[in-house]
Amino acid sequence: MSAQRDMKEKNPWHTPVTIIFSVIGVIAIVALVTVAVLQNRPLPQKYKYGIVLDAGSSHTALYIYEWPAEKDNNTGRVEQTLSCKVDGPGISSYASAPWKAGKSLTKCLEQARQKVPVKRHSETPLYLGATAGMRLLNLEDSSASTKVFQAVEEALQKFPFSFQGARILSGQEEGAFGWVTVNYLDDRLEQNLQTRGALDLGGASTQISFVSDNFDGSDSPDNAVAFRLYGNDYNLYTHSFLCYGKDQALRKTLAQQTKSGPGTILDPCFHPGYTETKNYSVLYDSPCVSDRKPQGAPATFNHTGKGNFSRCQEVVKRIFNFTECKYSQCSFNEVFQPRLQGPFGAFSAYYFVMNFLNLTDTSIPLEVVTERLSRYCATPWNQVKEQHPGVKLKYLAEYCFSGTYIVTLLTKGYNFTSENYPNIKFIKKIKGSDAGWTLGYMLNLTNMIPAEAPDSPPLPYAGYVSIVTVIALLLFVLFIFSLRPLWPRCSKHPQII
Ligand SMILES: Nc1nc2c(ncn2[C@@H]2O[C@H](COP(=O)(O)OP(=O)(O)OP(=O)(O)O)[C@@H](O)[C@H]2O)c(=O)[nH]1
Ligand SMILES: [Ca+2]
Repeated sequence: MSAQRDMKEKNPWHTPVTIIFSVIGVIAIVALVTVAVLQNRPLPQKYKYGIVLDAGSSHTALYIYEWPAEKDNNTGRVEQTLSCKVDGPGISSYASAPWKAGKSLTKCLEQARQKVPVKRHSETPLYLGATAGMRLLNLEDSSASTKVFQAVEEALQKFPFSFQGARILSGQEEGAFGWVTVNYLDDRLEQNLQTRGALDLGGASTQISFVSDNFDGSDSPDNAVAFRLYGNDYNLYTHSFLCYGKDQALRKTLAQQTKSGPGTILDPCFHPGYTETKNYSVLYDSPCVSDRKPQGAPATFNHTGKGNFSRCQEVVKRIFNFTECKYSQCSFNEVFQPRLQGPFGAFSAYYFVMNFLNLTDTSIPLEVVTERLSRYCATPWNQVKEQHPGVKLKYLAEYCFSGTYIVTLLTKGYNFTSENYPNIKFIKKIKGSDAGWTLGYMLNLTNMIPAEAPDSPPLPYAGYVSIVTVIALLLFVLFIFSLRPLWPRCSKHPQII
């Protein structure tokens, strides 16, 4: 017993100096690791915001985007946090009462005022971009278009955001920014992955944009948009077909059938049993068809459905010109188009229509798509209405035409075949943000996509913390070993002094 007590008394670990050193050592290491972790811990997120109004031909929508305040430059970080559909038609429909165009926007802007924190209001950029509806109004009556913009600007300036202007986007911009949106949200740009082409079907125009190896812009400079994003160069092919959005295409198809101004048209693109009296002046009230207005036609015509897909496709085909092409290859209307390449994302009306028809799954062969469309178009109008009681009648009446138009545009217009049709994905949103030109437009105007790849820290955060912890532990072990001379000399058989 006394021997054991002796050993205890002589144990140098129990001397005050070593105890103090050890405690200080442990505290220092804990402090080192804590400071390293705290200093580099991601801070509680603060967000910045941007607002874009998409003033389309059929309606206006407001989108709010948010991104972490500290890191503007990272891809995939800007997200849509609110979308608001403006009540009523597109701003171009207010040509005769422009103030109403401004007023129509206020409800969604009020929502934006609530959504964006007050202290961020004045620094939040607000953009309005108008597309094909205003392009057409501008062609038809440029002073009316100016007045609509004045009214809209006045309304937007009343809100506390940083208003950056309202303007008409060119067709190239609309196509190219749709492509940027899709590829940004898919993280394909920063990671330099194969890009996805963008197919946008609006009410008054439609866009196709993609990167193709055999396109450098020299064949057709008007269709070329060059981007340098994250250190990579892209030669984008893009084309916007004015008057080939689904509403204007429907007018063109009806105009094909009313050339002689008949009192009744038997339309294969509408369901059997559908019949409506329509005004010639309303049908031809668009620069897309106004020059074709039949002379001496009655005021109205009887629009009667016949429900026949293949005959509908024949009429739809007639709104395209496939005969002339001065380039190596064309889509239609003498427009150059390089060879289709890569996957495609098809959004807006492509999605609305194909989703309604249960045809968004592109593994369904094209032949089956046409079979199903044939069956759908042949369904009597009364039965269609019964099967879809909640659907707006205007939309419901047009799905047969719209589905036929989409299939015809894709296959006869853009030359998709049974082989590459499955490369198309019908999409509405990507990771919570709507597919469309607005996000790409904002990213471009706020310089949020850098031309060069941003420098990233050599180690990710988790790796950094692990390395600091391992080094600290090593230092601790070394420290303990440095105290070795003070260690008790233990042997298997302690000698009794
Ligand atoms: N079925 C259906 N159609 C819709 C819906 N929303 C819009 N549409 C129609 O789809 C077409 C395209 O809509 P958008 O993409 O909003 O077109 P837009 O932006 O107004 O027109 P552009 O200026 O040509 O781009 C129009 O004919 C709309 O009336 C919807 O929820 N369901
Ligand atoms: Ca649109």
